[in-house]
Amino acid sequence: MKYNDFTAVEKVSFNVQEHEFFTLLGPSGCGKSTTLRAIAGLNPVSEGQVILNGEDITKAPASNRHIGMVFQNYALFPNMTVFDNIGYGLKLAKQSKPEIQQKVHQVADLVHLTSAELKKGVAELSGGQQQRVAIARALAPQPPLLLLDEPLSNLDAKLREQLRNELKQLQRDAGITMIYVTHDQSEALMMSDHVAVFNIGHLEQLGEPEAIYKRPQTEFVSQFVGEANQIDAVMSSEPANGTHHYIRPEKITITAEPVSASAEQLMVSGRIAAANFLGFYFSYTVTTDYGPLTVINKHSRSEFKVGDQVNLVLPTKSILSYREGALV
Ligand SMILES: Nc1ncnc2c1ncn2[C@@H]1O[C@H](COP(=O)(O)OP(=O)(O)OP(=O)(O)O)[C@@H](O)[C@H]1O
Repeated sequence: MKYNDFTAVEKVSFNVQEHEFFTLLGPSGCGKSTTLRAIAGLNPVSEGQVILNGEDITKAPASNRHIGMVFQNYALFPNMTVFDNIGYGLKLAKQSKPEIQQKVHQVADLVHLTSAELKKGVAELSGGQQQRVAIARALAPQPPLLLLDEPLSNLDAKLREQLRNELKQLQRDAGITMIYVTHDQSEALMMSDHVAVFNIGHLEQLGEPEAIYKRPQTEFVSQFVGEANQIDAVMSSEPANGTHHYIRPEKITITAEPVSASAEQLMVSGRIAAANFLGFYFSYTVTTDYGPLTVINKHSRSEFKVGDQVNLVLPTKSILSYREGALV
């Protein structure tokens, strides 16, 4: 997919199953929105096809695709009531008044909007309520597919979490097929059946959230999804030969006791440089001879304070190694 001469997305291919929650995840500018807009028919596809339920819709105008879309900025009609916003597509499709009444109330229920809220102007609603209206409006015509482009990113953290759960619940209960765009890896891992990780216009890895996190197939994915300590220096005193090694912070054990490492372990000693309380776990930054390492410890009380001498145990089976970017 191109913008003039610039190729924004190249050789990307994926299948989305009916009733699944499918996420396009990647950093800003990697081509997620371009791909989503191509599915919706809002961007042309220079090469390749878009197939919906076995039908090639690559050349079909957006209005004929019957695909629902929810944007980051909601794109609601500010001068209309909530009811009229939600019923807009139904009215355009010339559905009868009783039919519109029934469908608007049905989707309003799904997204937890009350009858009182349906009578309000959209400007009178909070950000979270407006986003519910945008989702209800997209759902009202019962599209076979709903596309969502960073729909929660304008909301505060608490509301975002609440709406994440509601959206996931809605998708499961109503069996809606959703393609969701986000740059937030925890959102992607939590909500999705499958995740497609994008990087600069191409697909790095496609898989179930657990596989993406536990077995990142590329160096990019290992760093973009979750945290990873680069431990090249721990692994070898030789100059790097293009192979890079990583370990997740939660795989490292931290102790003040002396440790004798087994053949399946590496031992590194260091000093606590920072101890951050993160709600239900602690994240420590440990200064070592090989550079700083981040360690996560799931204790609710800090066992260590800044300056403490500690020993770190790294199980070798948890080390992820990449040569020229690919898992070895
Ligand atoms: N209308 C446009 N004209 C020209 N280039 C564009 C246009 N829209 C996007 N691009 C370029 O295409 C590439 C992919 O953009 P896209 O919006 O798809 O990325 P994204 O992954 O959705 O990013 P973000 O999370 O920031 O929205 C970027 O390099 C961007 O600069």
